[in-house]
Amino acid sequence: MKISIIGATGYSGLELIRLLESHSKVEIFSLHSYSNYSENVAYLYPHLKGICELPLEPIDVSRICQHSQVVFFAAPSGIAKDQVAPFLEAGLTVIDLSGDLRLKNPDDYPTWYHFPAAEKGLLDQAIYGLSEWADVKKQKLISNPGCYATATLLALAPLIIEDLIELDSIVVDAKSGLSGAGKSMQTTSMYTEVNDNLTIYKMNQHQHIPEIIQQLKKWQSGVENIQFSTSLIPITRGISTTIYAKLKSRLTTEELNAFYTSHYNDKPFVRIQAPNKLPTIKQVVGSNFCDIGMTVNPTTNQVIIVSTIDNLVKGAAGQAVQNLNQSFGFAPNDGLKFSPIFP
Ligand SMILES: NC(=O)C1=CN([C@@H]2O[C@H](COP(=O)(O)OP(=O)(O)OC[C@H]3O[C@@H](n4cnc5c(N)ncnc54)[C@H](OP(=O)(O)O)[C@@H]3O)[C@@H](O)[C@H]2O)C=CC1
Ligand SMILES: CC(=O)N[C@@H](CCC(=O)OP(=O)(O)O)C(=O)O
Repeated sequence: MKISIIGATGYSGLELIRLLESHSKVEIFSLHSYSNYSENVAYLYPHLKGICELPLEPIDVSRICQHSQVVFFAAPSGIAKDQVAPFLEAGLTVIDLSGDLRLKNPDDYPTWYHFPAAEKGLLDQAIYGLSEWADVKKQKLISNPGCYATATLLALAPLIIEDLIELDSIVVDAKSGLSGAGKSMQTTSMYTEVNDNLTIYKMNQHQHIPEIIQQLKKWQSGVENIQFSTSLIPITRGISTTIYAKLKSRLTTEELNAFYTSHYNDKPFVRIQAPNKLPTIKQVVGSNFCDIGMTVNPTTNQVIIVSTIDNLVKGAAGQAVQNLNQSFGFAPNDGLKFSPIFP
């Protein structure tokens, strides 16, 4: 099956190339940049030499539609919403990695993304592809979740579905490496600003907050809000979320762990750690795993859940490939057999 990638020169687009080059059912037909058409991708990114040396092309909708069955959008938020329609009309499957199609309520876009929403019909059609909890089989328009949202939702799902916590007590403290901000130049991403530092940003204003609440409400309609903070830490890849919540009734760490194991034992990309063993970022980097660990503090009756992912894999390109596999009925791990890189 032939596919095209729009935004192929960004961090998530490059990760799509890496994963899809090892996919048994996929051939990359074309790679699209916004500003650089003169080189092949391996000239610009020499790590791809001998692996993928396709030219970078401007977006030519009719050529893509003629040859490809699937188009991945890995462009900044605000682009896909105005560009996906002709691909859908031509019968292609679209998998969008941006935030453009994640929220169902159009009014949320000016507030959280600072641009107008996509056309309502597109928002209605888009399936939110949190792979472990979504059914994207044969779906034509898949909206890939945000990286922080993925780590947070996978960690919260059993607590919410089993109704184990006070719904107004959820506090999420998430930290991300720098590749989460993409490749574009910003003062806040400079070595001098990030090295030896931890910077809390977008407090109470992060664009993944409404996306997380929207999904939590599907599991328990009583969820109104969460306390959510994001920090930048001086690593290249990875997200770690620490989640605190008040248990409704007494539960041991072992009992809680059993809930998590039962929810995820048929979901191979989520690895539940042994009770009281909290995952590190390094144990998932380079892979599509989301590792989840937990502990209960009996003195406060608080539960503490920690989840870690590679933001570019499970948080972006890897989950997009998981959704492709689900949508087309391919083996769930095709293109995703990479072990974490350790140490
Ligand atoms: N980085 C991450 O960890 C995650 C990112 N995402 C989402 O994935 C998407 C890509 O992110 P990321 O890889 O970090 O971004 P980058 O900034 O690294 O790359 C952006 C890519 O989009 C292209 N591009 C820029 N402007 C346009 C435009 N107007 N039209 C078409 N293409 C354009 C760029 O092309 P060129 O520079 O060649 O002109 C480049 O290939 C974003 O929507 C982001 O929110 C989602 C989850 C995690
Ligand atoms: C470290 C860092 O800056 N991370 C980005 C995550 C970008 C992303 O994946 O968000 P969307 O897909 O919703 O645009 C941020 O916090 O905005």
